[in-house]
This record gives sequence, structure tokens and C-alpha cells, in this order.
Amino acid sequence: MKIFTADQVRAADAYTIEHTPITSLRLMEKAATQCTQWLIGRYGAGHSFHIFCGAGNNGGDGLATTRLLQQHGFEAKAYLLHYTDKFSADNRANQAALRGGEAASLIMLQPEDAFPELPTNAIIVDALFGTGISRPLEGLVAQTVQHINALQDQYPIIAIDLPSGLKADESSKDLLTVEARHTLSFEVYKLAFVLPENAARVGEVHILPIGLHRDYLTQTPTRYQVVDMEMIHRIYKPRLPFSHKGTYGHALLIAGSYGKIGAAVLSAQACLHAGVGLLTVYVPECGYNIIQSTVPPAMCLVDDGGQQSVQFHEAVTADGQGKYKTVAIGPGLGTSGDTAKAFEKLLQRYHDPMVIDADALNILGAERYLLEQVPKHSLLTPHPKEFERMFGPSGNDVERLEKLSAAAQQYSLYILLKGRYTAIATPEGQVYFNNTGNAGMATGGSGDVLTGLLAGILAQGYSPEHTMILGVWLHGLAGDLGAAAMSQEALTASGIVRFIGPAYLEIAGAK
Ligand SMILES: NC(=O)C1=CN([C@@H]2O[C@H](COP(=O)(O)OP(=O)(O)OC[C@H]3O[C@@H](n4cnc5c(N)ncnc54)[C@H](OP(=O)(O)O)[C@@H]3O)[C@@H](O)[C@H]2O)[C@@H](O)CC1
Ligand SMILES: Nc1ncnc2c1ncn2[C@@H]1O[C@H](COP(=O)(O)OP(=O)(O)O)[C@@H](O)[C@H]1O
Ligand SMILES: [K+]
Repeated sequence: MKIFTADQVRAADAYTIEHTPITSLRLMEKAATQCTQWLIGRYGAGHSFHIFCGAGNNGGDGLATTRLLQQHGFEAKAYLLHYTDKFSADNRANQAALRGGEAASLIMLQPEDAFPELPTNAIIVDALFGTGISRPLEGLVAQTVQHINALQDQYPIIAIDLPSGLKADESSKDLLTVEARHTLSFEVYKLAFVLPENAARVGEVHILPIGLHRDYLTQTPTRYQVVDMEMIHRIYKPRLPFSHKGTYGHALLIAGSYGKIGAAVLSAQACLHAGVGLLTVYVPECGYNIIQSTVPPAMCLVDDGGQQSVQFHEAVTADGQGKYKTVAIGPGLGTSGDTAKAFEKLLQRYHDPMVIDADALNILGAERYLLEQVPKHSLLTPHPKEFERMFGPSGNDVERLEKLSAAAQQYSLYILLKGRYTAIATPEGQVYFNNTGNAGMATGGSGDVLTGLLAGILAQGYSPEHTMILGVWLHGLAGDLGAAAMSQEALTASGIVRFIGPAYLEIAGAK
């Protein structure tokens, strides 16, 4: 699903109005109809709806929603904030339509008025501002937003289109905005929804269809996209009946050190569950028995270095033309000087895309000149701290996203930035956001599982871009299925591995 800018949303609106018989007022009615159905479906009987409206079309959506809720027999009141007399035409039309209905359902809130008393069964709906926000909130609107936010533990707050005050395409880091539990938006995602700094403002996002013109939606190029099942279907290739293990590649996983052999185990298990043909795990001597007994399908190579691997570059032939289709390196590896030197030598020998994670990223962060030597189109998988070690700090999430995309383009790499919506940046400047996964995955080792999964997918012949999208999506879905079966709290990295299979089945089943 595409992420549109506020300008693109406005253009989609205009295109739809120009190319279909639908008017802007009718489009507002559709938006309000969708919001009304969502509110009734979610909260239903026994609730009263209190809708705070601004002077623009977001306020218009709120006024129309108030009327439609009443028509469905619900108690609903619109509070129209009187901070200006400059109402939009569709806002005025909906004020008139509401005045024609139930008495006392449209209340003008003046700057000197106290915040209204709300009954215990209230649902607060925020329809103050949407994409038209043009400056920081102040005066009556700022006070109202502060009041609404102070009530968030008492009443559900539902934002229409955007939590008011939030900018759709830019950072709103230090701005006052509504803090919603749910955001009901239309047709497409907005960048603001996937930024970690907005987590407490946006809540759960629900994208509702309102009939914007398909041509505009499909033909408009966007820099940002959210990965969806349609994209996964296009990428996923079922196994061929006459294939053999050679068809699915041989991966070399270089991981683990004394006290962190578990990282190698988790990565190896994930790599096998991803569907790799053959797997060799390279560990220091202390890891040999562990790998052989916990991951029997994998072969094992042992380093002489004792507690940390320091000669793994020798596992690939000097010209890099060895038997391994894919090399993945990093989980639990350690960052000693000799390990770093071996990593540098590996980069000099191996020139195909590799998967680089954890301590291998930390080595890149300490020796930044090595970034130039990483094979083009390799997959880097930092979490925010590792990313900062490599590319420095950022003032806000949008700045960090720009930095991520710039680095991917500069070094011709696929770099992901892990989080609730893991961002995958491509060398061409595209960014994909992953929408699977949950907070149960915030547990040690879940990143190691991702590394193994990516190595296993890449080895099967998927392109680096498709590997990133499919791997991150499967990883999150395995986490979701695991959490559904055993709770987010009890989910462990091993639990994620167990649910990679069921995650594949979901794709195959829906194909
Ligand atoms: N295609 C779609 O998705 C559809 C979208 N629709 C809906 O339209 C919404 C966009 O409507 P919109 O363009 O009228 O902008 P909106 O957000 O209501 O705000 C503009 C008003 O606020 C004012 N204002 C701004 N900042 C302010 C501040 N800090 N403090 C005070 N005032 C401030 C600004 O005044 P001005 O800046 O001109 O002084 C103007 O009056 C969109 O989010 C969605 O809900 C649906 O109806 C149909 C289909
Ligand atoms: N709240 C969350 N929602 C969705 N995914 C999450 C969440 N927290 C963590 N994850 C996922 O779990 C993984 C954690 O990786 P990482 O921090 O490298 O873990 P570790 O270093 O312990 O292996 C990432 O893929 C991340 O996207
Ligand atoms: K809003």
C-alpha cells in the first residue's frame, strides 16, 4: 500500500472530483459514512459520541459523522471550535445539515467557554484538523487538545484522518498534537503513521476506503510504501516439485562466540526454516558441540580462535567463487581486533550480496571505511542503536529516515532499520515499511532470527530487495502467530522460529 503525502492526498481528491460525478461534499459524506460504521462497529450501543470539530474539511467530516451517528439512533454531539469565522464550504454545508436535525447537537465552543462535561460512556472523536494543518496549535484549539489528551485514560480518543496537530509528511517531534487510541484514515497511509516518535499519538491505524479514483492511486509513484499481502504474493515463489537441495542454495552463517553461541543457534534454525538447501555454520571451537547437537541439519566449521572466530575469511575461497550462494555474518560474533581483521579480509574475498548484522555492523560502525568495501546490494540489518553507531545520531525520525535512504543510495546497499514498522531502504531511494510484528518480539535473539531468515531466503535465489521485503514480513508474521498462540509476553526468539512455517502457510494458503 502506498504512502501518500498530504499534497498527493489533495491531488487524489481533486482528480476523483474531476473524473467522476462525485462532488467534494459527497466525498466528505463517504468519509463520514466509513467513520460512522467503524465507530458503531467498534463501540456500539451504550456509548455517546462527542465530536470536536475544526473549521476546515476535517471538521466537516466530524459534523457529517455526528449527523450520521444520530441517524443510526446514537447520541452524538458536535463541538465546533469558534476560533475563526473562515469555515470551508463543505464544513458550512454540514453545519446546516446538522442544525436541521436534532436540537442542541451542534455546540459552538467559544474561547472563554469551559471544556464540556462528558458522561462516563463518552467516546471522544477528534475532527479538529487533518492534512490542512499549517502551523502549531495555540489558543482555544491548543487548550482543547490539552483537555482531550488529559482524558485519554478515561475515554477512547478516535482521530479522523490524522491526530490533530500532527503533520502528515514531516516530523512533529516537539509539537502539541492529539494523542489518539485509534486513527481512522482514508485509502492510503501517511508517513506520520509509521514514525516511532508518533507511536503515542497515532495509536492503531485503520485505513478506510472512500472511493478515491483507482487510476490516481495506482499510477501515482510514491517514495514510501507499506508492505502488504499483494506485494508478498508477487514476491513469493512456491517450491518446484522436481527441485533438489542444490536448487535452494548453500548458506554460510558466521556467528557466535563464547557465551553467545545461542545467537548462532537461533540464526541457523531460522535459516533452515526459511527453506535454504544447505547450511554451514561457522563457530569458534566452544560452539562445535552446541551446533551439532541443537541444529543437526546444519554442517559445522570450527575456527581455531577459541572463544571468538578470527579466521572465517578462509572459509570462502580467495577468489570468492566458492560453494556458498550466500554469506551471513554477525549474530553474537564479537568485535575483537582479530575478528574485525578477519571481517575485513572476508570483504576483500567475497563479492556477492551478503547479510550483515549485529557485531559485524558494530565493526562497520567502528571502522567506517569498511562500508565502501561491503559488496554492492548487501543486506544490512541494524536496530536503531547499531544504525546510529554507523551513521551518527539524528534529530528526529524523519531526519533518520533521510539518513537511512541516503546511506542505502550512497553505498548501493539494502539497509533496514528495525522497529514497529521496520523501514527497508533500497539503493534506488525507495523505502518500504513492514507492518507485521508486535511488541512480543522485543526480546533477545529475535534479530538473530531475522538474520538467519534473510540468509535462507537470499540463498534460494530471491533478489536482495525481495529477500528484504519477504524476510522482514515473514519474521513479523511468525511473531504475530507466535504471540497469538502463546501471548506477547511469553514469546521468545525460539518461538518466532517455530512459527516461520505457519507464516509461510498463510502466504501459500492465500495465493
Ligand atoms: N481525499 C481525502 O482524503 C478526503 C479528505 N477529507 C478531509 O479533509 C481534510 C483536509 O481538509 P482541509 O484541507 O480543509 O484541512 P483541515 O485539516 O480541516 O484544516 C484546515 C483548516 O484548519 C485551519 N488551520 C490549520 N492549521 C491551524 C492551526 N494550527 N490553528 C488554527 N487553524 C488552523 C486552516 O485555516 P488557515 O490555515 O487557512 O488559516 C483551515 O481552516 C482531511 O484531513 C480529511 O479529514 C474528506 O472530507 C474527504 C476526502
Ligand atoms: N514493538 C515491536 N513491534 C514489532 N516488531 C518488533 C517490536 N520490537 C522488536 N521488534 C522486532 O524484533 C526484532 C528485534 O531485533 P534486535 O533488536 O536486533 O534483537 P536482538 O539484538 O535481541 O536479536 C526486529 O526485527 C524488530 O523489528
Ligand atoms: K483529526
